[in-house]
Amino acid sequence: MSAIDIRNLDVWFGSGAERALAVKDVSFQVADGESFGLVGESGSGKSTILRAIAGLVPTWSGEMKVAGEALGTRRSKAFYRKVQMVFQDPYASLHPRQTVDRVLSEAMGLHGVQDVDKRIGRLLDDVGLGAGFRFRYPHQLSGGQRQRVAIARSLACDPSILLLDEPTSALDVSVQAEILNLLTDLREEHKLTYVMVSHDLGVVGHLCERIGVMKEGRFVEVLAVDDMRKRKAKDPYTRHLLDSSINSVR
Ligand SMILES: Nc1ncnc2c1ncn2[C@@H]1O[C@H](COP(=O)(O)OP(=O)(O)OP(=O)(O)O)[C@@H](O)[C@H]1O
Repeated sequence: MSAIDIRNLDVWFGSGAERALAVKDVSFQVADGESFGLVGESGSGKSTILRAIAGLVPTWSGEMKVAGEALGTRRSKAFYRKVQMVFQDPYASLHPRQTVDRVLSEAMGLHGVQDVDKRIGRLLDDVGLGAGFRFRYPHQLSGGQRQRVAIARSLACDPSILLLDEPTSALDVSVQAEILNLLTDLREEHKLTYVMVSHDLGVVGHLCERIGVMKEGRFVEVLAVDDMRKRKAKDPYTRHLLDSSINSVR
């Protein structure tokens, strides 16, 4: 059984004459423990797919299954125990007046997690921050540290799937690799499945096994990252993307 199974997904915004189809007939499956990347130019529909899976866009048709369960228009609490999202901008995603402790304990409280004290300590260690960060406020943290807190929050209820929306693109280049390495380690330690959006082929090459290449709402190709490195793309648009990011794909 796939962790994620998407078939013939259409997602639209607006209605009547204003209706715009942002995702068109997209199908893909992500195996348990796999990391799947969504790449393509700005506006091609990558984030909209993640948001539709997460239940943040109600206007869609097709079939979406998570761990074998078909998704409807609403997401249950049980869904959010299994599936969590990490957003691009760690500056916008943390409440300025909440300490790290509060952010994490609220996330645990929502899902009835036991042993909160011990788990916060463990999570802070897992994301490489440690107990010294527990009572800090966001303004006392760097961008990379904030993204570590956001990742810790996403793991607070022990999910099995993370939806990662450009998790490193708001960060300084020097910090991006640290966060990618952290995500690589966490995937292994927590047995996670990832779906990650990025416009950077170097980033998906680092973290993913396969990628879906998007153009104007459609998948033009699904490709193994090994084939991406060997420049074995079939579709001319994928080849164009690869050629234009020749330095970042190794
Ligand atoms: N809330 C919304 N209302 C109307 N249109 C939207 C909304 N969100 C996205 N769109 C449109 O849907 C299309 C796909 O957007 P989406 O953000 O998924 O692209 P993307 O590939 O993730 O781009 P980027 O890399 O710039 O984030 C775009 O044309 C965008 O303008």
